[in-house]
Amino acid sequence: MNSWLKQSGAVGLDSLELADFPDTGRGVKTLRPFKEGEKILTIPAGILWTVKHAYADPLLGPALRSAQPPLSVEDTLATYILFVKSRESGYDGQRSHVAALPTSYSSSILFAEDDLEACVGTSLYTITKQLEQSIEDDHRALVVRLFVQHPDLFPLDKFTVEDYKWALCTVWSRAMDFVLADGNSIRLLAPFADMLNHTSEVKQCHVYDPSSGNLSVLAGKDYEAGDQVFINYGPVPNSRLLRLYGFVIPGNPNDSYDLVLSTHPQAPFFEQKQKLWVSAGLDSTATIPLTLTDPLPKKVLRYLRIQRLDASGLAVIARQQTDATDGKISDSNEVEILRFLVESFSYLLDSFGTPLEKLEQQLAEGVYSPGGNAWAAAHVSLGEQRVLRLARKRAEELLSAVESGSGNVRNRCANCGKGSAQLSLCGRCKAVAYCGRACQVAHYKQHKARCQATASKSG
Ligand SMILES: C[S@@+](CC[C@H](N)C(=O)[O-])C[C@H]1O[C@@H](n2cnc3c(N)ncnc32)[C@H](O)[C@@H]1O
Repeated sequence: MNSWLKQSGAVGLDSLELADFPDTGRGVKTLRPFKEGEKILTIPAGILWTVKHAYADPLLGPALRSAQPPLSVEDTLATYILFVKSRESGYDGQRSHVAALPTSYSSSILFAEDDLEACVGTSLYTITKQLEQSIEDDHRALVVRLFVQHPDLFPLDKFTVEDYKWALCTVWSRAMDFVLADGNSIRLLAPFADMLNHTSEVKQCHVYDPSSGNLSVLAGKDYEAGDQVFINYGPVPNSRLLRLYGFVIPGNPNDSYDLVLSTHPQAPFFEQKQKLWVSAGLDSTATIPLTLTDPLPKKVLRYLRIQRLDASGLAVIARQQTDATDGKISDSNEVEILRFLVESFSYLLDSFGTPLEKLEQQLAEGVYSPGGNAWAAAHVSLGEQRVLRLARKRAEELLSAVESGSGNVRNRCANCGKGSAQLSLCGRCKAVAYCGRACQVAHYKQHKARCQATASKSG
């Protein structure tokens, strides 16, 4: 591969070599010192794997153009790589790159069910299951739309669903994405630069020059000869790292939980609410990342404040400015959304296969073999549970602040909101009251998790 790279105009290879490192596996070692900011490597435009190059290929291009609708960027790159891999002659340089790629990956989509079990309840588990299905479907569609149409270019025994998964994992774990000044983006694979491992100790130091089309890597810090050179893949949570790159960072500060909020279009006042969501930078279905540093983002509260508005609330909002939902709309609306959040977070936490403390204990006791698939999946579960615990704590704090500021909630029915002299407290947690048995029964499903948590806290 190196002689092809040099002949094609790559710069910097004489100071670098591939080497194995204990924590990251194969990576790039520098043979001389570099100062932070110095250019280490340039891979010229002509040998990058891009959609444009796939379409410019004299054999592959016409076939790609015949596929309607056109392939996605990901499928184009995956097909391009498999196409080159399948060639028995020609494409020597590119084939030398493909030959240097890993033969197998450890993305969660390739996990055995037993390994994936360690992250039941996480977004990774759900997305991995969905992906397993959609990859099969996408592959079937590619066979029909493209592969069987050009059997001379795409021999089916080299374009199996297993080959397709391998090619997707190659793209996910090695492609670089850049947003250009015109707002468009480019996804590319750069031979040799794709051997650089990730660390959060450097800032982003891989650069795409739109005028030359070259990809360069700068030193993200000072290096001594013999050091591993790193780039930064971005502030990626473990769930994404494991799905796309097949590794995790224990105690990853970027861990997050993607909270999905949605409302049925037939819900009351949907159209009016839709307008309010849009003016708040949201939509009727919103996926909002909860993070360790911001476990309960304002957007979550804004979404729910709007979702729970009744006719009178909507009338009030209509008279106010557009950012009216940025703060509390009314005590009852705020209490309702915060209770919903506390209960929802408890419900989500209950759906994790192994609770946080037990998982921490299992990891400390070495139940999962370190570095293995189940171990990595367990770390994803830890991260998401930590975020959800923080989010629930924040919602509980906000709830008690509103409740203490708005009078005793035990003076109002937790289900219908009516104040009445004849309320009876929930016999178990004694934290909420009901105007009658019907309201208590109706509210039970929503109240159950909080009831258990409150009752166990008060002993
Ligand atoms: C762009 S490639 C880097 C080269 C790769 N190590 C190889 O041998 O081909 C990305 C892959 O490297 C590995 N990797 C990168 N950074 C890592 C890290 N900090 N810890 C563990 N593995 C890492 C993961 O397998 C990831 O999917």
